Amino acid sequence: MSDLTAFIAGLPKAELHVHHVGSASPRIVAELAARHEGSSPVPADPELLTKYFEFRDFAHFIEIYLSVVDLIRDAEDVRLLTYEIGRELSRQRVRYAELTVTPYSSVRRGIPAPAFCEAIEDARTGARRDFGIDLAWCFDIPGEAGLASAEETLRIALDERPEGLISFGLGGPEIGVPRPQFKPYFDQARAAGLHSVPHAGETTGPETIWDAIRELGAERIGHGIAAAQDERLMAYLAEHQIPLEVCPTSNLRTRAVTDLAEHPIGKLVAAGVPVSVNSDDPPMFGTTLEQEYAVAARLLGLDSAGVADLARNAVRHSFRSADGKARLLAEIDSYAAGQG
Ligand SMILES: O=c1[nH]cnc2c1ncn2[C@@H]1O[C@H](CO)[C@@H](O)[C@H]1O
Repeated sequence: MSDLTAFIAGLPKAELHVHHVGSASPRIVAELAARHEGSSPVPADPELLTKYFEFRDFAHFIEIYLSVVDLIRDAEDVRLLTYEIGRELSRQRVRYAELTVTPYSSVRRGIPAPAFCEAIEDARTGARRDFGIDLAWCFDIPGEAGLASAEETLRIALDERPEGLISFGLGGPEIGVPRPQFKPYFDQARAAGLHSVPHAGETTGPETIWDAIRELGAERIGHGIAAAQDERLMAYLAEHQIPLEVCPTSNLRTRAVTDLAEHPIGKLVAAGVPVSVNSDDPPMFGTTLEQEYAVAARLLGLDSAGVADLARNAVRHSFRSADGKARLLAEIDSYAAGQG
């Protein structure tokens, strides 16, 4: 292990962009597949699963993603998945994670919304107790499912209002799914006190990010790497301190970028755009948050002090309470000082 790898492994971290089902590790998938044996195309064997997670393009990724979603069939699956994600994140010294959860997919599959929310809340409590990690929820609209899914996601968010819910998002494909149509749902979610965190500029250009800001009131942008194509937008993000949740390996694996060396994170940082580094769907992309920090360190030429700053960015950009932020920042400071 290099010094920097060891430093990253021990560094207390916050994760701001990680999808719920997309975090199902081979171990969790095998457990879920075993619970519903013989009725899913998702292989339980880790080697076959690695092959299954090779994506031709973004559309293929979404197709595979939804086949894993289909493994989540009852409230106990939801609880197990969520609790185990807490365990695996805490092993990487993640202290706080905002998990993007798509209740619409599970409710449509027959899990009642109250049971779904109870299951994630039960896992949140258990993960805090057993692993010392704080989880929070971003409920996202699966864009490909259209306005009906927006309506339903909003209804679940407002009617159930689980304690860990802090933000409202929009995921899935961007091509053919214009952001402005979701404005009324974001307006209502924001009026109810939820933060606005749509995906934008992952698979389409800067205009989608402008739409997310102007129409959806985005306070942070999921991915947002297309901002690098627009100087005015980068200046705007810097001036208004609208952070991007950057997930480098995800962009490579869905073929949003052809080569990590061409990833725009360096250009964004140089323009003063606030960024954090995140893992998106780590097992599906063959990565971990620790590896994403290592990739970012390489692309940005960071030493351990620079990596600690990246971890501080994630805390500062998070929607955690001021108290919780201060505690985690202090933990990072004391870790960095002890290693220095
Ligand atoms: O990188 C990503 N971009 C967009 N959506 C994603 C990504 N990873 C997982 N999802 C998930 O895809 C589902 C279908 O819309 C949603 O559940 C969304 O959260």
